Amino acid sequence: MAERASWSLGSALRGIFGAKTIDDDTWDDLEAALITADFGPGVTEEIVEQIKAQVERYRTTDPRDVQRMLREVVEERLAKYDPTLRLTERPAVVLVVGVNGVGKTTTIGKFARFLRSYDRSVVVGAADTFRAAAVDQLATWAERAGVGIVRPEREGQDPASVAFQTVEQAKRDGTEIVVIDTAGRLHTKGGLMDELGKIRRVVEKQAPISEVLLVLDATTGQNGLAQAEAFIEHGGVTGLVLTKLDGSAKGGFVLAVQEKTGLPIKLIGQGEGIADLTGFTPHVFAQKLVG
Ligand SMILES: Nc1nc2c(ncn2[C@@H]2O[C@H](COP(=O)(O)OP(=O)(O)OP(=O)(O)O)[C@@H](O)[C@H]2O)c(=O)[nH]1
Repeated sequence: MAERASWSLGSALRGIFGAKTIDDDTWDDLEAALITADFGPGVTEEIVEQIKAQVERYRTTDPRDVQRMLREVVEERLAKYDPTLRLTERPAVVLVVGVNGVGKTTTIGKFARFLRSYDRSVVVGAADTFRAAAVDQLATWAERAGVGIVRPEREGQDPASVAFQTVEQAKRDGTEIVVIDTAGRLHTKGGLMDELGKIRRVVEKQAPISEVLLVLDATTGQNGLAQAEAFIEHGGVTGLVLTKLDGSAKGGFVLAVQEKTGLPIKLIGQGEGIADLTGFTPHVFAQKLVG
Protein backbone atom coordinates (compact mmCIF):
# COMPACT_ATOMS: atom_id res chain seq x y z
CA MET A 1 0.00 0.00 0.00
CA ALA A 2 1.14 3.54 -0.73
CA GLU A 3 2.52 5.32 2.32
CA ARG A 4 0.18 8.29 2.16
CA ALA A 5 -2.92 6.75 0.71
CA SER A 6 -5.55 9.15 -0.66
CA TRP A 7 -8.21 7.37 1.34
CA SER A 8 -6.43 7.87 4.64
CA LEU A 9 -8.28 10.00 7.17
CA GLY A 10 -4.94 11.24 8.48
CA SER A 11 -5.12 14.87 7.38
CA ALA A 12 -8.86 15.21 8.10
CA LEU A 13 -8.28 14.01 11.65
CA ARG A 14 -5.05 15.82 12.42
CA GLY A 15 -6.87 18.88 13.82
CA ILE A 16 -8.94 16.71 16.16
CA PHE A 17 -6.11 14.57 17.51
CA GLY A 18 -3.76 17.56 17.74
CA ALA A 19 -6.16 19.62 19.90
CA LYS A 20 -5.47 20.25 23.60
CA THR A 21 -8.52 18.53 24.97
CA ILE A 22 -11.66 16.63 24.04
CA ASP A 23 -14.68 18.97 23.75
CA ASP A 24 -17.84 19.40 21.65
CA ASP A 25 -15.75 20.35 18.62
CA THR A 26 -14.05 16.96 18.80
CA TRP A 27 -17.34 15.21 18.14
CA ASP A 28 -18.54 17.65 15.47
CA ASP A 29 -15.23 17.41 13.63
CA LEU A 30 -15.05 13.64 13.93
CA GLU A 31 -18.58 13.29 12.58
CA ALA A 32 -17.80 15.60 9.64
CA ALA A 33 -14.59 13.70 8.82
CA LEU A 34 -16.34 10.32 8.85
CA ILE A 35 -19.23 11.56 6.69
CA THR A 36 -16.80 13.10 4.18
CA ALA A 37 -14.94 9.79 3.99
CA ASP A 38 -18.21 8.03 3.04
CA PHE A 39 -18.73 5.95 6.17
CA GLY A 40 -22.43 6.80 5.71
CA PRO A 41 -24.65 8.48 8.32
CA GLY A 42 -25.66 5.33 10.21
CA VAL A 43 -22.16 3.94 10.70
CA THR A 44 -20.81 7.42 11.49
CA GLU A 45 -23.33 7.94 14.27
CA GLU A 46 -22.65 4.51 15.75
CA ILE A 47 -18.88 5.01 15.73
CA VAL A 48 -19.12 8.48 17.33
CA GLU A 49 -21.44 7.12 20.04
CA GLN A 50 -19.16 4.15 20.69
CA ILE A 51 -16.14 6.40 21.14
CA LYS A 52 -18.03 8.92 23.27
CA ALA A 53 -19.05 6.07 25.60
CA GLN A 54 -15.44 4.88 25.88
CA VAL A 55 -14.19 8.41 26.59
CA GLU A 56 -16.71 8.68 29.42
CA ARG A 57 -15.88 5.26 30.80
CA TYR A 58 -12.13 5.94 30.89
CA ARG A 59 -12.61 9.61 31.91
CA THR A 60 -9.99 10.74 29.42
CA THR A 61 -9.62 14.26 28.03
CA ASP A 62 -6.72 13.44 25.71
CA PRO A 63 -7.65 13.58 21.98
CA ARG A 64 -4.92 11.03 21.20
CA ASP A 65 -7.02 8.48 23.05
CA VAL A 66 -9.81 9.21 20.58
CA GLN A 67 -7.45 8.32 17.74
CA ARG A 68 -6.54 4.99 19.35
CA MET A 69 -10.19 4.21 20.08
CA LEU A 70 -11.21 5.07 16.52
CA ARG A 71 -8.50 2.79 15.15
CA GLU A 72 -9.67 -0.05 17.39
CA VAL A 73 -13.37 0.43 16.63
CA VAL A 74 -12.73 0.51 12.88
CA GLU A 75 -10.50 -2.56 13.00
CA GLU A 76 -12.99 -4.49 15.10
CA ARG A 77 -15.82 -3.67 12.71
CA LEU A 78 -13.74 -4.49 9.62
CA ALA A 79 -12.66 -7.81 11.13
CA LYS A 80 -16.22 -9.09 11.54
CA TYR A 81 -16.01 -10.37 7.96
CA ASP A 82 -13.63 -13.10 6.82
CA PRO A 83 -11.46 -11.95 3.89
CA THR A 84 -10.08 -15.43 3.08
CA LEU A 85 -10.43 -16.54 -0.53
CA ARG A 86 -11.85 -20.08 -0.74
CA LEU A 87 -9.86 -21.73 -3.49
CA THR A 88 -9.37 -25.29 -2.31
CA GLU A 89 -11.47 -27.09 -4.95
CA ARG A 90 -9.64 -28.42 -8.01
CA PRO A 91 -10.27 -26.75 -10.23
CA ALA A 92 -11.39 -23.78 -8.15
CA VAL A 93 -13.76 -21.75 -10.31
CA VAL A 94 -14.01 -18.01 -9.73
CA LEU A 95 -16.63 -15.90 -11.48
CA VAL A 96 -15.86 -12.19 -11.67
CA VAL A 97 -18.93 -9.98 -11.96
CA GLY A 98 -19.74 -6.27 -11.86
CA VAL A 99 -20.98 -3.36 -13.97
CA ASN A 100 -18.86 -2.12 -16.88
CA GLY A 101 -15.96 0.20 -16.23
CA VAL A 102 -15.37 -0.70 -12.59
CA GLY A 103 -12.07 -2.39 -13.46
CA LYS A 104 -13.15 -5.98 -13.94
CA THR A 105 -10.76 -6.89 -16.74
CA THR A 106 -7.82 -5.19 -15.06
CA THR A 107 -8.66 -6.99 -11.82
CA ILE A 108 -8.69 -10.38 -13.54
CA GLY A 109 -5.23 -9.68 -14.99
CA LYS A 110 -3.89 -8.67 -11.59
CA PHE A 111 -5.63 -11.56 -9.85
CA ALA A 112 -4.13 -14.08 -12.31
CA ARG A 113 -0.70 -12.64 -11.59
CA PHE A 114 -1.40 -12.68 -7.82
CA LEU A 115 -2.26 -16.39 -8.03
CA ARG A 116 0.77 -17.13 -10.19
CA SER A 117 2.94 -15.54 -7.52
CA TYR A 118 1.66 -18.30 -5.19
CA ASP A 119 2.61 -20.87 -7.87
CA ARG A 120 -0.97 -21.69 -8.78
CA SER A 121 -1.74 -22.58 -12.39
CA VAL A 122 -4.48 -20.39 -13.85
CA VAL A 123 -6.65 -20.13 -16.95
CA VAL A 124 -9.00 -17.24 -17.66
CA GLY A 125 -12.24 -17.49 -19.61
CA ALA A 126 -13.50 -14.60 -21.75
CA ALA A 127 -17.23 -15.01 -21.20
CA ASP A 128 -17.93 -11.32 -21.87
CA THR A 129 -18.47 -12.22 -25.51
CA PHE A 130 -20.46 -9.23 -26.73
CA ARG A 131 -17.51 -6.93 -27.25
CA ALA A 132 -14.53 -8.17 -29.22
CA ALA A 133 -12.48 -5.38 -27.63
CA ALA A 134 -13.21 -6.78 -24.16
CA VAL A 135 -11.89 -10.19 -25.21
CA ASP A 136 -8.73 -8.65 -26.68
CA GLN A 137 -8.16 -6.60 -23.55
CA LEU A 138 -8.48 -9.70 -21.38
CA ALA A 139 -6.08 -11.58 -23.68
CA THR A 140 -3.49 -8.82 -23.24
CA TRP A 141 -3.78 -9.08 -19.45
CA ALA A 142 -3.59 -12.89 -19.55
CA GLU A 143 -0.39 -12.65 -21.54
CA ARG A 144 1.10 -10.16 -19.06
CA ALA A 145 0.15 -12.43 -16.18
CA GLY A 146 1.60 -15.46 -17.96
CA VAL A 147 -1.63 -17.49 -17.93
CA GLY A 148 -3.74 -19.16 -20.61
CA ILE A 149 -7.05 -17.84 -21.95
CA VAL A 150 -10.09 -19.48 -23.51
CA ARG A 151 -11.71 -17.13 -26.03
CA PRO A 152 -15.07 -17.31 -27.74
CA GLU A 153 -14.86 -18.89 -31.18
CA ARG A 154 -16.96 -16.07 -32.61
CA GLU A 155 -18.33 -12.73 -31.44
CA GLY A 156 -21.52 -13.10 -29.42
CA GLN A 157 -21.03 -16.81 -28.70
CA ASP A 158 -23.11 -17.96 -25.75
CA PRO A 159 -21.11 -16.81 -22.68
CA ALA A 160 -22.11 -19.96 -20.80
CA SER A 161 -20.50 -22.12 -23.48
CA VAL A 162 -17.22 -20.19 -23.17
CA ALA A 163 -17.34 -20.67 -19.39
CA PHE A 164 -18.03 -24.37 -19.91
CA GLN A 165 -15.11 -24.75 -22.31
CA THR A 166 -12.78 -22.95 -19.91
CA VAL A 167 -13.59 -25.29 -17.03
CA GLU A 168 -13.40 -28.27 -19.37
CA GLN A 169 -9.93 -27.25 -20.51
CA ALA A 170 -8.78 -26.72 -16.91
CA LYS A 171 -9.96 -30.21 -15.97
CA ARG A 172 -8.23 -31.71 -18.99
CA ASP A 173 -4.94 -29.88 -18.32
CA GLY A 174 -5.02 -30.12 -14.52
CA THR A 175 -5.10 -26.31 -14.19
CA GLU A 176 -5.80 -25.37 -10.58
CA ILE A 177 -7.77 -22.15 -10.84
CA VAL A 178 -10.29 -20.92 -13.43
CA VAL A 179 -11.16 -17.21 -13.50
CA ILE A 180 -14.13 -16.27 -15.64
CA ASP A 181 -14.86 -12.74 -16.88
CA THR A 182 -18.55 -11.96 -17.34
CA ALA A 183 -20.50 -9.17 -19.06
CA GLY A 184 -21.39 -6.04 -17.12
CA ARG A 185 -24.04 -4.66 -19.39
CA LEU A 186 -26.90 -6.14 -21.39
CA HIS A 187 -30.07 -4.60 -22.75
CA THR A 188 -31.95 -5.32 -19.57
CA LYS A 189 -30.85 -6.06 -16.04
CA GLY A 190 -33.04 -9.16 -16.03
CA GLY A 191 -31.18 -10.43 -19.09
CA LEU A 192 -27.86 -9.95 -17.36
CA MET A 193 -28.94 -11.91 -14.30
CA ASP A 194 -30.45 -14.65 -16.49
CA GLU A 195 -27.16 -14.92 -18.31
CA LEU A 196 -25.22 -15.12 -15.08
CA GLY A 197 -27.61 -17.78 -13.80
CA LYS A 198 -27.05 -19.80 -16.95
CA ILE A 199 -23.26 -19.53 -16.63
CA ARG A 200 -23.54 -20.77 -13.04
CA ARG A 201 -25.71 -23.75 -13.94
CA VAL A 202 -23.54 -24.79 -16.85
CA VAL A 203 -20.31 -24.48 -14.85
CA GLU A 204 -21.74 -26.33 -11.86
CA LYS A 205 -22.35 -29.37 -14.04
CA GLN A 206 -18.57 -29.71 -14.17
CA ALA A 207 -17.22 -28.19 -10.97
CA PRO A 208 -18.47 -26.32 -7.90
CA ILE A 209 -18.13 -22.53 -8.05
CA SER A 210 -15.65 -21.53 -5.36
CA GLU A 211 -16.07 -17.77 -5.43
CA VAL A 212 -18.24 -15.15 -7.12
CA LEU A 213 -16.32 -11.90 -6.77
CA LEU A 214 -18.18 -8.62 -7.27
CA VAL A 215 -15.91 -5.81 -8.41
CA LEU A 216 -16.77 -2.32 -7.11
CA ASP A 217 -15.14 1.00 -7.99
CA ALA A 218 -14.20 2.70 -4.70
CA THR A 219 -14.25 6.17 -6.26
CA THR A 220 -18.01 5.88 -6.83
CA GLY A 221 -18.61 4.84 -3.23
CA GLN A 222 -22.16 4.26 -2.13
CA ASN A 223 -23.59 5.25 -5.56
CA GLY A 224 -21.64 2.45 -7.20
CA LEU A 225 -23.11 0.08 -4.68
CA ALA A 226 -26.64 0.97 -5.82
CA GLN A 227 -25.67 0.10 -9.41
CA ALA A 228 -24.44 -3.31 -8.31
CA GLU A 229 -27.60 -4.14 -6.38
CA ALA A 230 -28.86 -6.74 -8.85
CA PHE A 231 -25.59 -8.68 -8.55
CA ILE A 232 -25.81 -8.62 -4.77
CA GLU A 233 -29.43 -9.76 -4.76
CA HIS A 234 -29.29 -12.36 -7.51
CA GLY A 235 -25.66 -13.10 -8.35
CA GLY A 236 -24.66 -15.41 -5.49
CA VAL A 237 -21.77 -13.09 -4.63
CA THR A 238 -19.28 -14.50 -2.09
CA GLY A 239 -16.86 -11.62 -1.83
CA LEU A 240 -16.03 -8.08 -2.92
CA VAL A 241 -13.09 -6.59 -4.77
CA LEU A 242 -12.62 -2.84 -4.33
CA THR A 243 -10.74 -1.20 -7.20
CA LYS A 244 -9.28 2.29 -7.70
CA LEU A 245 -8.76 2.80 -4.00
CA ASP A 246 -5.58 4.68 -4.96
CA GLY A 247 -7.69 7.47 -6.48
CA SER A 248 -10.39 7.47 -3.83
CA ALA A 249 -10.94 9.78 -0.89
CA LYS A 250 -13.65 7.45 0.37
CA GLY A 251 -11.78 5.29 2.85
CA GLY A 252 -14.90 4.88 4.97
CA PHE A 253 -16.64 3.16 2.07
CA VAL A 254 -14.46 0.14 2.82
CA LEU A 255 -16.23 -0.34 6.13
CA ALA A 256 -19.66 0.80 4.96
CA VAL A 257 -19.66 -1.58 1.99
CA GLN A 258 -19.13 -4.67 4.13
CA GLU A 259 -21.78 -3.67 6.63
CA LYS A 260 -24.33 -2.71 3.96
CA THR A 261 -23.92 -5.85 1.89
CA GLY A 262 -22.93 -8.32 4.61
CA LEU A 263 -20.18 -9.46 2.20
CA PRO A 264 -16.46 -9.58 2.97
CA ILE A 265 -13.89 -7.62 1.01
CA LYS A 266 -11.40 -10.16 -0.30
CA LEU A 267 -9.11 -8.12 -2.54
CA ILE A 268 -8.24 -4.48 -3.07
CA GLY A 269 -6.84 -2.80 -6.17
CA GLN A 270 -4.70 0.27 -5.76
CA GLY A 271 -3.34 1.14 -9.19
CA GLU A 272 -3.31 0.24 -12.85
CA GLY A 273 -0.20 -1.93 -12.72
CA ILE A 274 -0.27 -5.73 -12.66
CA ALA A 275 1.14 -5.89 -9.13
CA ASP A 276 -1.37 -3.41 -7.67
CA LEU A 277 -3.71 -5.95 -6.10
CA THR A 278 -3.48 -7.23 -2.54
CA GLY A 279 -5.48 -9.25 -0.08
CA PHE A 280 -7.44 -7.33 2.54
CA THR A 281 -6.05 -7.17 6.08
CA PRO A 282 -8.33 -5.32 8.54
CA HIS A 283 -5.52 -4.52 10.99
CA VAL A 284 -3.28 -2.97 8.34
CA PHE A 285 -6.18 -1.13 6.75
CA ALA A 286 -7.45 0.38 10.02
CA GLN A 287 -3.92 1.52 10.84
CA LYS A 288 -3.53 3.30 7.51
CA LEU A 289 -7.04 4.70 7.54
CA VAL A 290 -6.91 6.29 10.99
CA GLY A 291 -3.14 6.84 11.25
N1 LIG B 1 -6.13 3.97 -10.59
C1 LIG B 1 -6.64 2.75 -10.79
N2 LIG B 1 -7.23 2.49 -11.97
C2 LIG B 1 -7.74 1.26 -12.16
C3 LIG B 1 -7.71 0.25 -11.14
N3 LIG B 1 -8.34 -0.84 -11.63
C4 LIG B 1 -8.72 -0.52 -12.90
N4 LIG B 1 -8.38 0.73 -13.23
C5 LIG B 1 -8.63 1.47 -14.48
O1 LIG B 1 -10.03 1.54 -14.70
C6 LIG B 1 -10.32 1.54 -16.09
C7 LIG B 1 -11.40 0.48 -16.38
O2 LIG B 1 -10.84 -0.80 -16.15
P1 LIG B 1 -11.32 -2.11 -16.95
O3 LIG B 1 -10.58 -3.23 -16.38
O4 LIG B 1 -11.28 -1.88 -18.41
O5 LIG B 1 -12.83 -2.14 -16.47
P2 LIG B 1 -13.98 -3.16 -16.86
O6 LIG B 1 -14.87 -3.20 -15.70
O7 LIG B 1 -13.43 -4.43 -17.37
O8 LIG B 1 -14.64 -2.36 -18.00
P3 LIG B 1 -15.22 -2.91 -19.36
O9 LIG B 1 -14.08 -3.57 -20.06
O10 LIG B 1 -15.72 -1.67 -20.02
O11 LIG B 1 -16.28 -3.86 -18.91
C8 LIG B 1 -9.00 1.30 -16.80
O12 LIG B 1 -8.51 2.53 -17.27
C9 LIG B 1 -8.10 0.75 -15.69
O13 LIG B 1 -6.75 1.04 -15.91
C10 LIG B 1 -7.11 0.59 -9.87
O14 LIG B 1 -7.07 -0.19 -8.89
N5 LIG B 1 -6.60 1.85 -9.76
